Amino acid sequence: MSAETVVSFKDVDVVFKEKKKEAVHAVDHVSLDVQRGDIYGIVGYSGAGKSTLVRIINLLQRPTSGSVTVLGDDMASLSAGQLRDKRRKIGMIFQHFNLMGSRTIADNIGFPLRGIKSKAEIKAKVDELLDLVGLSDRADAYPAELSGGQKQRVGIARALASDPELLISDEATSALDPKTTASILNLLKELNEKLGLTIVLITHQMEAVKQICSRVAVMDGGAVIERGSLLDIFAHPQQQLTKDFIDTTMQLDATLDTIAKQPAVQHLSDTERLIRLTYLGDTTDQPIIATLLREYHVVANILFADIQSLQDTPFGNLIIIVTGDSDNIDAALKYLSDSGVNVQPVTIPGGAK
Ligand SMILES: Nc1ncnc2c1ncn2[C@@H]1O[C@H](COP(=O)(O)OP(=O)(O)OP(=O)(O)O)[C@@H](O)[C@H]1O
Repeated sequence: MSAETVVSFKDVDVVFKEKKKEAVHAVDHVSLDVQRGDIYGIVGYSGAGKSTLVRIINLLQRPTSGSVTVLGDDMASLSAGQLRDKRRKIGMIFQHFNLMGSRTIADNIGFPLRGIKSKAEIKAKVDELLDLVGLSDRADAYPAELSGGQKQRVGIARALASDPELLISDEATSALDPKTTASILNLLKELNEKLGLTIVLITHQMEAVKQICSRVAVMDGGAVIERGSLLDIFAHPQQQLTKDFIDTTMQLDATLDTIAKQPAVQHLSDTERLIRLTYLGDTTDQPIIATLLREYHVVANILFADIQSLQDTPFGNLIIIVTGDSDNIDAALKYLSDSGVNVQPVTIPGGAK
């Protein structure tokens, strides 16, 4: 483990066994390292084991087997007092904010510091945190008076009260609308850059991962089935589930439905193929479509085009109909592949090949 590793799971297993019920293998032999400064996305559908996995970090959940090391210490080896101190280094934010309704925003934020710091110190820290999350004018309001996005800002400020080195975000944007989600994710990114805060972000929304994460792990059935840098995962997804998650970020299902209705797609001839192209980075600058015509004598008709930005790198998606002789199409698609473009035939359910 390098000095910069903040969290290290080693072959962690969690099995829930309740009387008369079948055992649930909630976390299945997970080994995973989070480095300082990472925003590490853990994505998976409901029940994949994400919450159980992150609860192991602060030992709210003890692993059945395996170990977790946080900021240099094996969590299982800590005394009760050491565990309490360690937990102060780990902030947490949740989907439903978990604020105390009968206390003001300032009191909610300062709550973790009660009994540890003086009143004056707590006030100074709370003011600093309110400023950091953009809520300086709401110190005396109550949670019920705030919007969902504002409540989550309070949750973030409270999580930062004890100057944690790691922030765990458990579906923190899942109850928010897309615009508010984007503003909360921007805030997390800002805190990551400004404070050097390491973040583990668990979510079922690949869109959230796409916006701010540097690394991604995909979980299914308790296991991590794929992992890598954000760019690697988007450029070369291996597992079908990962591909499905990526497709959600461009509403591909809806796009394919629309495309399927087009007469040109419903009646593809033998000289036409429906193809999806994805590419990352510099490939965008190459005159690919023009080269197809000039060098391979095939025509590309673009039905759908989408370019997104992943960590300032363009990520392009095209759906095209390629028309030409079969051999020429094969050669053209090989040229695309060799140029770093990911080429996949598109199947329209009940429709064209
Ligand atoms: N305390 C528990 N006792 C028994 N089974 C549990 C317990 N906690 C979680 N599970 C089971 O473990 C599996 C993983 O749950 P977990 O909450 O970690 O998944 P998740 O990916 O976080 O999903 P969600 O977003 O819905 O919480 C599920 O089958 C769940 O029912």
